[in-house]
Amino acid sequence: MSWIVDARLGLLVPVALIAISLVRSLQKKRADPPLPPGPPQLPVVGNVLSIDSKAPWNTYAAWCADYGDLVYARFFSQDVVIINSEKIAKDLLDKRSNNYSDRPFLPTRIPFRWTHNFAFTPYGNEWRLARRLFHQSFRAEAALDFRPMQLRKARQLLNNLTDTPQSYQAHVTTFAASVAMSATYDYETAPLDDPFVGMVDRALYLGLKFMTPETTAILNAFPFLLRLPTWFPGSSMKRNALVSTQYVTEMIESPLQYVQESMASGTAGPSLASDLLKRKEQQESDRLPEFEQALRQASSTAFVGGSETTSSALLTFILAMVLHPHVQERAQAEIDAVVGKDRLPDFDDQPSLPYIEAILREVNRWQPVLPLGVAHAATNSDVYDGYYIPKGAAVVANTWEMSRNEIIYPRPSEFIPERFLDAGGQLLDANAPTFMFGFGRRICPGRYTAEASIWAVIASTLAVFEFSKAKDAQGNDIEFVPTFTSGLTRHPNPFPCRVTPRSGVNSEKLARLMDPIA
Ligand code: HEM
Repeated sequence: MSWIVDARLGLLVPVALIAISLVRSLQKKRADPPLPPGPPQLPVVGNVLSIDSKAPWNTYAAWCADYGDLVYARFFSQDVVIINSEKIAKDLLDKRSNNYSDRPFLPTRIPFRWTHNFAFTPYGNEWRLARRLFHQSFRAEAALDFRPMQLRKARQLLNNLTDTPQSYQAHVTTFAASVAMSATYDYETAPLDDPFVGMVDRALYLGLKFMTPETTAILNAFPFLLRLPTWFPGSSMKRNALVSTQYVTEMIESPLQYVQESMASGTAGPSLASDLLKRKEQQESDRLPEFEQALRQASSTAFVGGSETTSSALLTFILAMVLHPHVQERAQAEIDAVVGKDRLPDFDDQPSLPYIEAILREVNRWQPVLPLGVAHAATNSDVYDGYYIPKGAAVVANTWEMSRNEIIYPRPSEFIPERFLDAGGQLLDANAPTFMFGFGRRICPGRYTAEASIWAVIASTLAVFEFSKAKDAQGNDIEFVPTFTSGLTRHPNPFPCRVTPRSGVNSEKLARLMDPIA
């Protein structure tokens, strides 16, 4: 809690703890139907203290082993139901989606101006309109229009990797940001220090820091922390909220202004924002305010939702190639056999490259980018399999545990694309993972664009580069144990990696290969 309260505020907390404890002790335990089984709770804090804050999915996995696929926990006053199996996730979040499409209350959403992001908007008409506007550009058929741009960006990535291979992480981040900015605003990002990307980074950094489940649980329990005036000693919360509001406003308005200016000068290409700005002109005046709000939500969520997630998956791909040279060799042999060496793969080749597809699936499964998805919430109380799910409970689909299902994915911690292929090397449909994109009415609406981006990078980079372990001064491989970031999204921390041209590929050849599209 030290990042929220200083020593003086610490005096207020025990008072609040005692008050909550009294209220809790007056509340009756449910007997029939019972809550799902779960770990024993401490007074007031519930299970918060037993969570591994760096990797909560590990705590949930341990609870799953002890209590089963549906677990009940409590973080302060927040009921939490953790779903550890895909079947239960589908039963509740897909089949009963009218009851499980809300989001848990986020105390920082309004003060930090995270109302712009419809991923956190409560279920209702406001969310529905923003999602509908978003969907029109990112649904499966519409997302096909992004593909030439995605290939072009993947080829820019090849150039960047050729010039400064050691900056592979920055290049991958630039690729993901650049696809998102192009699809949303038809804006070409600068390879380094792009002003709009900087605005998003600033807003995201501050916002996500205060949107973690732990902070949320504390603020839900002690909402007064958000109301303390800025002059109150130790109150950083309100000041951070003001700065966040300023950053978020800048992040939303500046790119929209860019699109408006491009439209006025006749230089705007197709994009989500230009399409919505045109449609705004046709709205009745009484609907204009809600359309304006949805337009801002749809466009800013596209960038925020699309860049960090995609770059995380791509870093996992590079890590997998460095650690598994035999997978890389098999993929390159497939590309050489199907595409040849005189051109780069494009989306027409996709159906003929099952091993590349299997790598894409395994990247998504092996290290899920959102190990706990984004929590849903129960609109009303419900009963499932004899267990009571309280109204307002946060419902967490434990994607991590689903990715570790040994029956569907034997040896789950290993990277084995072959698990998705039959004996003849053709793709199996039965075990294709989809859980990493979430469930029900909230399922990731950017998934078609995300998968196309990841495919474009896998196929393009493997056609011309080799990823391998970096060498030390003596020319020996630098061995390492991969580590990962933690938070809402997760990706590998920087690791020593060498990106070298495949034999027969030099800069002239690369320039020739890229010519038709560049
Ligand atoms: C590897 C890439 C990606 C992964 C793993 C991923 C995963 C997810 C997950 C797990 C959710 C929450 C679903 C739920 O609540 O059940 C989500 C929501 C969302 N994603 Fe993605 N995503 C990815 C890429 C993208 C991209 C590229 C975009 C935009 C173009 C995007 C836009 C969104 C939006 C707008 C939501 C909020 C949906 C809502 O609340 O209605 N995502 N994503």
